[in-house]
Amino acid sequence: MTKTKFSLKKRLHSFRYAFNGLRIIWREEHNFKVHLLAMVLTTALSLLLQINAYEWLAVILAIGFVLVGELLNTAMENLADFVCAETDPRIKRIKDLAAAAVLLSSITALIVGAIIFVPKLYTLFLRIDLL
Ligand SMILES: Nc1ncnc2c1ncn2[C@@H]1O[C@H](COP(=O)(O)OP(=O)(O)OP(=O)(O)O)[C@@H](O)[C@H]1O
Repeated sequence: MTKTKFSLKKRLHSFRYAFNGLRIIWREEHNFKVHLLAMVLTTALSLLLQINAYEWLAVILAIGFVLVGELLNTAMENLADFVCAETDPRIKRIKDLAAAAVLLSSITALIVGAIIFVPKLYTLFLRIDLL
């Protein structure tokens, strides 16, 4: 690997490219918007139920995990479409594997959410005599 001099300008450009990636996924991926909505609702519920610092850590990591999964899946789909515009079973495998990654990250986030929120919601509903 060739060594290049550190350049603050280049580092700042990297940020610009990364924000461009966020702009692309926001504009083009409906799934990303659904996940962002889930993130807003989860944050609102977390504030409402006053979860503790460790629970916040778990919630933030779970949300980040899903959003990063969605971004990598989209990058993979774009790359697959660029490499092969035709229908091909190998592209199907790649896209299905990437989609499985998003599914697993979402299931993980759901389990984290259930562990944190279900007991608190149960207690809350008991207190206001709904159960
Ligand atoms: N070029 C291809 N060759 C074979 N199968 C494909 C190809 N493109 C897509 N598929 C199959 O169709 C499925 C859906 O593909 P698509 O690119 O529409 O992904 P998607 O997950 O529905 O998109 P999005 O994430 O944008 O909602 C893939 O998971 C794959 O099984």
